[in-house]
Amino acid sequence: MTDQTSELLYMRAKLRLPGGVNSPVRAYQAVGRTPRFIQSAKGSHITDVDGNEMIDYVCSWGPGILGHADSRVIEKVKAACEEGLTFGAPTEREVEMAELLAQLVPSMEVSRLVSSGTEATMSAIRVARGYTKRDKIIKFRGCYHGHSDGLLVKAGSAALTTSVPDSAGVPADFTRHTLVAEYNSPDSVKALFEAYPDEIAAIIVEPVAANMGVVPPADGFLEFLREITKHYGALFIFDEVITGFRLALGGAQEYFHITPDLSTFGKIIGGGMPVGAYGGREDIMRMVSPDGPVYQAGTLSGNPIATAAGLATLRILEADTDIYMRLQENTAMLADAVRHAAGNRVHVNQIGSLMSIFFTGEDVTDYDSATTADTKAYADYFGFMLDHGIYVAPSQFESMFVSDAHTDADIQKTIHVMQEYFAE
Ligand SMILES: Cc1ncc(COP(=O)(O)O)c(C=O)c1O
Ligand SMILES: N[C@H](C=O)CCC(=O)O
Repeated sequence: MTDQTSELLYMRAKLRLPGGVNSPVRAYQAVGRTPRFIQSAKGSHITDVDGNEMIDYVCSWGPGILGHADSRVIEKVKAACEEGLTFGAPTEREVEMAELLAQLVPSMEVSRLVSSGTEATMSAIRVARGYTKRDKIIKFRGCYHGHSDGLLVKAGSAALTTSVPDSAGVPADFTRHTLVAEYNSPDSVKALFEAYPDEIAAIIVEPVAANMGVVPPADGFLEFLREITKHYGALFIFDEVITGFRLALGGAQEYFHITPDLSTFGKIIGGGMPVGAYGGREDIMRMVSPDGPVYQAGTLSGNPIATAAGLATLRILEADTDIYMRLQENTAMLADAVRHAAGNRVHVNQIGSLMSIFFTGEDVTDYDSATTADTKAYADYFGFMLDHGIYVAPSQFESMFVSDAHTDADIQKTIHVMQEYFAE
């Protein structure tokens, strides 16, 4: 396997792009390898510019639940392109998307489409503040909600491996109202509400944390958050940018039977195109301009090509009643195989089609235990997998994503390579 063309491109890229990339995690800094520049992808396989074909478990960080370039989605995108790329005016597909979201995720009574997960979470927070007339929010250490100033505090994802959980360039005043609690620790949340009983507008949470590696919620944790927000008159925001349409058709809220006040979506709802959405209870969402005083706008919001890809994807998921069972079974097979092969050298967290192999002997239930993982050991594992044609996340603190395009043969090959690695 050569990566000569990737290396040359990386050298060129570094001259004109920070770190040679347009999103930090792609630079492979956490695993000390040259990033693969991608030529194409189809189904479960991704091919780099040197012609290396790999089984892909990054799936563009989540959107690719059907695998790459699903022909049913591509067909709709092609037809939409013929009609025009953007109009800056409303289209029927935006209405269909909002209707479908409300049908599949009943808490999404009214929604607004945006162009990224970052915009969705930033806007949901603004609405929560406008509605409650309070300024403070609670987020959890190690959870990532995109890169808006107020949420880039103790953040996960690449902010964890590049040592910038609190980014430079964000004035302290901008994050003054962001309170940080510990994921899976009700006490840490209780203490903040006791300190600021009338000042907290909302809690925002990844219902399954997936940006410090995958950390599922402890029994009763999400229920506790639902109760305490109600008690103190704060809103509860589910950031479903990763979990939405991945854990279940109705997202994490269906999976865990919790009804948040507001939710944010991205990734899968764009079917591979740039989309985000935020929405929730009608009385709250009517605060959004032009119905109400909370301003939020976007030139490309609800883009006709992105909504075509998103609608096609959601309709396929809606029609395929067994898909979430298949995803769970295949991912559990991978998780069990690793547990068996690696024993207590690793801790594997898996829920639905999300999975992380933590290189630690500890149970991983929160930020502190996640960060006991040996990132050098992960880098070694990553390199072995890459060299054997398996493309996993180039960071210990990202999820592995399984798609419906992964075949039995893909899963068996992956298990075989994992077993080989852990046998060494
Ligand atoms: C849970 C979560 N929220 C928000 C975001 C931000 O989404 P985007 O990268 O599309 O801005 C991400 C991923 O980046 C995410 O994983
Ligand atoms: N963890 C991030 C999103 O979920 C990874 C994507 C990125 O930041 O490029």
